[in-house]
Amino acid sequence: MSNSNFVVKIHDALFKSSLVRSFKFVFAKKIGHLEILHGEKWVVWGPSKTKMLNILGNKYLSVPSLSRTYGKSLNDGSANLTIEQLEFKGVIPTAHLGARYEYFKDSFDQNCKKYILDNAIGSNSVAYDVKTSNRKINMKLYHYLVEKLKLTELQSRWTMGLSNGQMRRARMARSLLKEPDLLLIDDPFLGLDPVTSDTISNFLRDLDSNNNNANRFFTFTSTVIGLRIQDPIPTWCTHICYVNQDGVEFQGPINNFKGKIQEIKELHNKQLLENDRSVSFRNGISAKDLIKDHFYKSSDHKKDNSIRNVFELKDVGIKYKGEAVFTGINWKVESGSRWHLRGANGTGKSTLLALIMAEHPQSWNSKVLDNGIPRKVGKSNYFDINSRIGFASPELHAIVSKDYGDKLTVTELIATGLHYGSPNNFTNNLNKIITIERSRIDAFLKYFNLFDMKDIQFNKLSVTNQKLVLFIRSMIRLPELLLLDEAFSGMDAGIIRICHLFLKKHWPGSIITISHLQQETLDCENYLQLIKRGEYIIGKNI
Ligand SMILES: Nc1ncnc2c1ncn2[C@@H]1O[C@H](COP(=O)(O)OP(=O)(O)OP(=O)(O)O)[C@@H](O)[C@H]1O
Repeated sequence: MSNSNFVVKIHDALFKSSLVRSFKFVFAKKIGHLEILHGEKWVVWGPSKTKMLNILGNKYLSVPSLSRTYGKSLNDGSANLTIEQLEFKGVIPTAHLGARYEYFKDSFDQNCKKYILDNAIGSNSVAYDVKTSNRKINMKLYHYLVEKLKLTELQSRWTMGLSNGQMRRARMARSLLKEPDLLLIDDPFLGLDPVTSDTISNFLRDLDSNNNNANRFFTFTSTVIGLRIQDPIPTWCTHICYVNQDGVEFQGPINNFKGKIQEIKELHNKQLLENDRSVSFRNGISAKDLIKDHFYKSSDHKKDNSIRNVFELKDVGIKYKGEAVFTGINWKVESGSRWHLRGANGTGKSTLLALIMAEHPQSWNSKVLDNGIPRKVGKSNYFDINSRIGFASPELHAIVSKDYGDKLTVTELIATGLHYGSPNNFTNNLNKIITIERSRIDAFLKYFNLFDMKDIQFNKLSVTNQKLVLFIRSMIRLPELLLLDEAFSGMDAGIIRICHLFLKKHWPGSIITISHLQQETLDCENYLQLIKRGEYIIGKNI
């Protein structure tokens, strides 16, 4: 049965990224029949959700060619249906990690309003528009989006300076301003604090309500979100499409599948618990062997019984143009301690990590002590500070995907983590590393089930595996301090569990982790919660 009110229709279709014969189909199994109608709200759920969103978003070729068709736009009834597809794999890629915090902006930077309007042509490095495109912009809609997505106060901010959560909201506004007929968002709640997550969920729920209103000033129709098995499915989703490695397993009105959804969740939780048993020994590799050369395991360190602070902050603050992000922070991180750095989007968590890594211009300050030694220009240097630190974050992920992910294989990328003192250095050094380091890389790859993919280019991996590679890269020097900024967001639950158990049971070093979702948060004894400006709490998790 078919409906003329459809946005996209798929019938007996296979998909490919190229028509070249040797290219495999995206899913081995044909998609029988799937139809998304205007106004419906779908969740694409399961391990292959991203591939399915790409199919809906016209990123793959359909075989036969007419097995996927798009309907008419509700905007003007024309055949030019507009699709906007958003994925939050990373933030805006910058030239290097510290670029966000620099006073002299990257040449591509622009303010948040200009970014959302997205109609300037030419250079973004000047404050005025060289030329604007003739795309008609619905300013009433602009104001609606800015208010609903809580961007009002951020309009004049430089885009590059926006926090992850702020940037995600800005990207959503930019897409919606184009009044798409089909909005596809992969992991819409990734990296959002609980309050912002609710705001976005309610916003997506209400996207259509405006259409029933006599004063309607925009037309959006269908929304499709991609979620992992562990994510709660919003109650406003009207339809579900469950996709596993082979393809679509079931799809249709969500109420028809309540039992199946529950069954899949229960099986998934059972499989997670099975991982717990294998954490000490996986694929022939013992977890203890992976970290045996860590400094904290050495006799030198064991002899020195005095507990050292990996770093300490004494009354530290960061300000932009006189406006404080945070002030008066006093914080000691002892060797081997684990910290969850908490706080709503924009409270300064990433900025605090940038300060520890000396990426922030305001971090050259004797109120910051590394291993008890006050940091001073001329006395401390960036490379020595970072030689003790391992780091993974969405910014780093964005830089790698854009500039190195097509050039470096998994092994090569992990090896770049062995460069002395710079998380930013991605020069291929595989030929220069010593045998013991090479064996360590192989052992990590085996332990984390990536050995078969060791020679594949980074960008060819799934998001989960890309994150896993960056996580291994952060540990490969066996650093004293691991900074894991949303390092597990977007990963499948099974892999997160293995990483967490490894850290919890075996990693000897200090850890500071940032994450908003409970299932992505490593169990830590301590937390530092940023509230706003001068307010923060340090406490113990019971
Ligand atoms: N160059 C800058 N100028 C002005 N404000 C800035 C600049 N860089 C960052 N900010 C602001 O500093 C605040 C802290 O940003 P930060 O990225 O540290 O937040 P966060 O707590 O990590 O947020 P999220 O949870 O969204 O990742 C934000 O409000 C951000 O907009």
